[in-house]
Amino acid sequence: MNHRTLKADTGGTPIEVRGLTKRYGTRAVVDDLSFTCTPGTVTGFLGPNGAGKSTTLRILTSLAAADAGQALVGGRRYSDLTDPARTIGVMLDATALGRGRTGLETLRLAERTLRMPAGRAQEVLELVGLADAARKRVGGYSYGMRQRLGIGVALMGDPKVLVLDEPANGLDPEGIRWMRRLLRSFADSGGTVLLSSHQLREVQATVDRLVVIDQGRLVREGTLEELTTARGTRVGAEHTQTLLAALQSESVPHTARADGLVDVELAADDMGRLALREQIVLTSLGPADAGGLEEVFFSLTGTTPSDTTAAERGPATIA
Ligand SMILES: Nc1ncnc2c1ncn2[C@@H]1O[C@H](COP(=O)(O)OP(=O)(O)OP(=O)(O)O)[C@@H](O)[C@H]1O
Repeated sequence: MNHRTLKADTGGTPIEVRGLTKRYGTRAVVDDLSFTCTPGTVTGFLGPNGAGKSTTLRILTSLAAADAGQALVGGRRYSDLTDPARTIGVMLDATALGRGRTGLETLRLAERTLRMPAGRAQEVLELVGLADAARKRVGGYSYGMRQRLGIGVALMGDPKVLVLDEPANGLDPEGIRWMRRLLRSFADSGGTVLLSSHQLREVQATVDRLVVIDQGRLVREGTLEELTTARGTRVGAEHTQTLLAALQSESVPHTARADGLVDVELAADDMGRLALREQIVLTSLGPADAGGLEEVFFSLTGTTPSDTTAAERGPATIA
């Protein structure tokens, strides 16, 4: 089964963010941001701390107002949806769950508020793997258990779209595997998932697509494959200096590597033609590897996917 193939007739409920801008004072924390999340896919919304992810998700769920642009779910603003919780399940802050209630009580409350059939709370409790902790107070839950419960509340209305802010936060590796299976099956049945993270490692096994932002602006959007496939060619030449001089004089962007090879921003056939024209003997020619997602993340935002800020790390050195 190719779970990334959409059934053409399902329609589904996309998320569309168009020209979204949000200012606090004079500073734009979301700056003309546009991206789309397609039904049947899990999109990772990635960026360093303070990049504007939570603000975007708050606008998408009408908790904050945009200064310009739109964030739409199924073509409508959240506040215009007739039955929002049955359309879009949201988890913005799992720590906000009442600590005095048990897990089951929390879900029963959501069940009643959304007028879901009796039994839905128990069903969701099992779905999120908290059946054994049903009667334990949320205050006694681990952070990871609260994340599961928060995802449970988001799933209560059997929505078409899931929006989760940092859902992998606090989950152990088994928790992350569980979340991946859950979101995968949600997307496979035509659902749309947008989940934010500042930890690339947490989401790289879970998502199909990435929307990478930094300082409120879109840096890159695409499938994992597109973002991790190197753009360019890695070449070796009998006389590296001759190759470098030719690239220089043709103004072709390139990086000389420590191992003597050169990464060139040209497709392989164009690189071959250039070498032929300049009578350069190539000793190797192949795709430049992307160096893993982490390197891609770093090269895109100039920030390592940790809690360190861009200013502390300095600018990107990988173009
Ligand atoms: N109500 C507010 N008033 C002023 N500034 C705000 C407000 N809310 C957020 N900001 C600022 O907007 C910027 C973006 O914040 P946001 O929380 O959207 O980023 P984020 O990508 O979600 O980061 P994190 O991963 O740390 O949550 C930050 O610099 C933040 O300090």
